[in-house]
Amino acid sequence: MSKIWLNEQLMEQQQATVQIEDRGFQFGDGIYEVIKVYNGNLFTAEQHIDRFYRCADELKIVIPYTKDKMHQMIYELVEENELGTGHVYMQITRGVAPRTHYFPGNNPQATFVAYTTEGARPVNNLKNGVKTIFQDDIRWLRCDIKSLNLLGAVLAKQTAHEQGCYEAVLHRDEIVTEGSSSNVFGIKEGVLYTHPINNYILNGITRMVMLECCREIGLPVVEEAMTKTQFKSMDELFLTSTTSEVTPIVQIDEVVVGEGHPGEWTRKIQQAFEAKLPNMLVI
Ligand SMILES: Cc1ncc(COP(=O)(O)O)c(CN[C@@H]2CONC2=O)c1O
Repeated sequence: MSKIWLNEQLMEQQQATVQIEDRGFQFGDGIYEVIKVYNGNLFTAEQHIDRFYRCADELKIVIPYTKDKMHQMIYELVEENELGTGHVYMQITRGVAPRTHYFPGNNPQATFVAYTTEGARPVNNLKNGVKTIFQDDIRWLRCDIKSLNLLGAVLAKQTAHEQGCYEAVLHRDEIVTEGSSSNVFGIKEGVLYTHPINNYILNGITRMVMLECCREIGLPVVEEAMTKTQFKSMDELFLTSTTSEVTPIVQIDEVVVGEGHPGEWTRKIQQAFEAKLPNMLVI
């Protein structure tokens, strides 16, 4: 059985208990990260841990470990569970206190949980692309914080799932922001477009790595939001996330993208991205 971290205790998952007045459980008062592991190697762990601490600061949640200790705990978990390829899920909440909306006065110890999940790379999606639908972006206005408050994303993703689609592409008043759990990108006449970094989207780690790939392959980037109409008229579309890597989008609502299969630039980005993965066999 694989182990999990509950605070500073490494234990069997079935031994772990969460208090009913944990503020993560009652308010979603916490943050999370998902870190990919390839062949036992953490990928971009530093960047994920940096974002974890930044988001905790934004919410005034005190993480009781240094970044180095956090990295060591995540590394130890991967080793203990002999994780090959998959991911680490980690979260921290404001801790346990009698239920009040305002922060508990006694500064309870934050509740930290981390566990691993085995999972192969999404090779079929990477190769063939995925279908997506538009959905209103009904989330709060601090989407730059990777909060446990995910209902807006959950409802959008559920609608996509019910329609046999992989992702919901969110928009506010016709301006495309991001996917329910991904960043989205369009390529038109050899230029890549994507929503700029601000409070309306999460600054994805995969987005950062992918933009480095664009620089390497000479693809110009314009960080400018697309309208829904522009998004539908792109030559190529794709999304990025820790678990999705660089996944082509071949359909948005009823519109088939390009010729209905992943585009040339997307393939070049995938190849450049894959070259960065720790000792991976190229698929
Ligand atoms: C709203 C949102 N935007 C963008 C991203 C992409 O960010 P990363 O490139 O840093 O992953 C995510 C990732 N969500 C994680 C990734 O996998 N599963 C999740 O819930 C996300 O939830």
